[in-house]
Amino acid sequence: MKNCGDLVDNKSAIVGGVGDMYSEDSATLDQPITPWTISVASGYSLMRDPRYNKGLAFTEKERDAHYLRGLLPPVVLSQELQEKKMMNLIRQYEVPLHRYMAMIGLQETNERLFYKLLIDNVEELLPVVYTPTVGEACQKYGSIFRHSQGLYISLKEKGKILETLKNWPERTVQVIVVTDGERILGLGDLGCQGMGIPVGKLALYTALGGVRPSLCLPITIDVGTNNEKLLNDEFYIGLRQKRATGKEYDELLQEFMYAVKQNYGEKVLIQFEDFANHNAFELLARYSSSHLVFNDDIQGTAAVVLAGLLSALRLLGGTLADHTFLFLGAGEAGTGIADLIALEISEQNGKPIEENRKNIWLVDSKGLIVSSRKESLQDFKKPWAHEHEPITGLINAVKAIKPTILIGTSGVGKQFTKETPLIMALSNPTSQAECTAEEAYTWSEGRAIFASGSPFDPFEYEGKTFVPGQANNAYIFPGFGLGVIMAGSIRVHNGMLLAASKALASQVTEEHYEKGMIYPPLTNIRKISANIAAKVAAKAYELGLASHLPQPEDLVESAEKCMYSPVYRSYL
Ligand SMILES: NC(=O)C1=CN([C@@H]2O[C@H](COP(=O)(O)OP(=O)(O)OC[C@H]3O[C@@H](n4cnc5c(N)ncnc54)[C@H](OP(=O)(O)O)[C@@H]3O)[C@@H](O)[C@H]2O)C=CC1
Ligand SMILES: CC(=O)C(=O)O
Ligand SMILES: [Mg+2]
Repeated sequence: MKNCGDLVDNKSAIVGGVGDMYSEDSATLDQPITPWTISVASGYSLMRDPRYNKGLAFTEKERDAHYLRGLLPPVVLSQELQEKKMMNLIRQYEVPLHRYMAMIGLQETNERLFYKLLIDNVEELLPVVYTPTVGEACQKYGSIFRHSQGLYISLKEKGKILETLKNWPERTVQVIVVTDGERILGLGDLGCQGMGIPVGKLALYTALGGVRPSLCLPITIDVGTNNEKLLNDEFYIGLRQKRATGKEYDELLQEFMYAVKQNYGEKVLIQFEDFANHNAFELLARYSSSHLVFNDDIQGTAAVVLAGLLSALRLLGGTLADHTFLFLGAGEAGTGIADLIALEISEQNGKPIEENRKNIWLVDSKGLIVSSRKESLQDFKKPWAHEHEPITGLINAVKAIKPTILIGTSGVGKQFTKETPLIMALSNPTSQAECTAEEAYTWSEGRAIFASGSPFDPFEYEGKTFVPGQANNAYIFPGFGLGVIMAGSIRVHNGMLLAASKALASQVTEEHYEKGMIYPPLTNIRKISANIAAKVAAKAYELGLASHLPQPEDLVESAEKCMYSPVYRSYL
């Protein structure tokens, strides 16, 4: 294959491709020439450039060669010592938001050190840069705002979106994560302050999936907010107006989608994130035949939950078709997961998907979704309107449906009060989880398998320690995206989602099962992502969607070679 590798140690020479003047980066698959069109900073500006800054790790020779002498104190530290020092510092902050701010501060000053910390301490730092803390950060984004990250496209940019995209310093972009801030985790409409989500998701693309930071672009579309608290907040960073809807919204989104394609080409992956469901399903449907689009909340979540189910079945026995599913919440996550489960059952038993939907039930804020409600239901709920008398309330639905698998996707905390063999409380952040790990294990007297969207600590019940799984799309989208990029896939297909699910499930071992885990530990996430990427890419080749030909022989090896390494490069 063409070289898409990053160098893993700072002594290596460039492996093919086109290198930059610091021998730092070689060209990636989609990057046949170096994107550097501007001169490279030296001296003071080099130290102020987060992508190249090494702080006290600049060597004596580098200090001489790049006019840094005197600009740094005499000591030269290794990257490992810098990492140790930063981790010590971060651990001293007791308030999670302070840890978040320290991490963002590091990302803004020394990008490689930021990623080294995140990769080496993934279990500890994921809850800081991602859920749950990123939720609080978005709520307070205006107050803690220091340096701008990502690109803001507001109604003010209407008619000028292409020009706005050109202001972004990178000419080559492979992944865009975009939100309009209307459904940020389970915290609702946070308007422009939703930017924390694309920034956090893309940090995971790099740390967990190895997509290099320069190829990642976080975008927030600001069409206003209906959040009165934010509209009245003097530190709010967005447009101070109610949300634009209908034609005005659609036109802005259309201009955005076409400008992205024009500026970055056909193969930029556009990941929709935390849009409200009244826009999310439509955007995905509208652009999936013209753009490479992926909705993480609908599709990524579906793949991670299906993986958890496939892996749990090895513990519970039986097949998916033997189970009765009940979802609390029938939005993007709920119906997205339900759809993928039904699709997988159809692949397994060959029956039509409509038939296999019958064992899958969903409850929304008005009660069980049943056929008598069909007329008034949003389109994405209609396939789930089964014959049944109307039922309100989760408890009544549980009594009537008797689920063996209960999945919370309501965005509302503290909802589950019933024992079930497999419980997934997916809503984020932690405050919105439908139940806690302690509740799940205590109610079921240690029998339930439990997984949640945001992390819970291991819980000891009657002498046995249970490790809750983190059913979060973070397991899927970084590897999935890497697979799409590696193959140069031009579209996302459900078959690729199923492949990602199975790749994740296959990495759960007996040792994990003994601890009640249905997901592999996040400590191995880069290996997991490489395996997911390989299966996703293989599926893209099989489906004829891949454009990077010929297909590499060993896709896992290719994925690993593609991955960004945060180790400092030598600038000599
Ligand atoms: N773990 C993970 O990886 C992921 C977790 N999530 C989390 O899942 C949650 C939901 O996200 P998403 O599906 O996109 O949101 P949506 O807004 O699309 O869906 C929420 C659903 O919950 C229903 N609901 C709200 N309140 C209640 C209630 N009191 N009782 C019953 N149902 C209720 C809504 O009902 P109605 O339709 O009647 O309004 C709606 O069907 C969020 O907290 C999000 O953070 C999302 C994606 C990934
Ligand atoms: C995890 C995620 O994507 C969400 O909660 O929206
Ligand atoms: Mg999301």
